[in-house]
Amino acid sequence: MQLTANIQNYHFNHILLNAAGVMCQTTTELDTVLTSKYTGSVVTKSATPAVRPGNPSPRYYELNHGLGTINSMGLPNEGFDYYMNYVSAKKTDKPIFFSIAGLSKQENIDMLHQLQDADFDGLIELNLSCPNVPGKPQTGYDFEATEQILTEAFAFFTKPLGVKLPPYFDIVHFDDIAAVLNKFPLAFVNTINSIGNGLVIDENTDTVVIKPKAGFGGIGGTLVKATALANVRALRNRLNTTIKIIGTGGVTTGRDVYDHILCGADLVEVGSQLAIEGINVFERLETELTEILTAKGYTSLDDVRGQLKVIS
Ligand SMILES: O=C(O)c1[nH]c(=O)[nH]c(=O)c1I
Repeated sequence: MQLTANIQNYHFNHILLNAAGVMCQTTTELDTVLTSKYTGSVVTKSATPAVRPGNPSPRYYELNHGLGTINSMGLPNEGFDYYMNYVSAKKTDKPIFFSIAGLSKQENIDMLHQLQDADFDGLIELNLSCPNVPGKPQTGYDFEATEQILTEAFAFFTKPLGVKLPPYFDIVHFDDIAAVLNKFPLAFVNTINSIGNGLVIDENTDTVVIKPKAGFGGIGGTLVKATALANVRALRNRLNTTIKIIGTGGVTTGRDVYDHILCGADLVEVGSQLAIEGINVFERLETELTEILTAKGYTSLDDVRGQLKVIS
């Protein structure tokens, strides 16, 4: 079974990897994902220039019955240099994604300059969608700000750059963000990030389940699958074919991976279910995906990618 994908001249022998933020904050976690037989890559926790402790706990919660997760981590990370050291020293034949999430346009531009000048040979994911830094908007919902930062970035940045987007919920917004992104030589678009600012209640105490922002946090897992598939499909149908798609959101079974591929995803990321189930989730998902492909008589993901049918 051919379960491979390409982004520019980076080849992936498996299409699964972690979603930024999950099992990727420390070198130990990064190595666990990177060395798995069932992943094609790893993405770092989104980095800021300085080390950040993030929001006060409790800041993460798993809903009952595997429905998903809510988090307001608040961008905790070991700092840009830590991840630069990791990717620079790493000996691997798998491509690596370096995620950045500066707290200002200038912080992002500064980190991109450092990445441009470094001997890091991998892909860079500009996170435009963190919903959990108090007072900071999700840049991806500001089309002018998104165009501005990409204009400034592509004035000097020549390495493979992609963006991590928040979910959109209006057809006009799919049109608007795609019109902005199609102006730039992006290597990929990763959609979706968590659905921002959801609210989960503990029924035993009538209390919110996370402390930051009075309980408001990003929603992930099964609950977001329909929105994730819609964003993958809508952007695949609108973006230049040179811009590849990483599908993220709602993946808990091999069928969910298959559905992301049907909608046009080239790679598929696992966040909440990786946090819930652990590293073995990748073997289970690949096994389940292979069973589905075999049952349908396919020998390659290329037979499936983007082939979602509509009712004519
Ligand atoms: O709270 C976080 O650290 C976080 N949480 C998310 O759900 N998405 C993000 O992009 C980030 I940067």
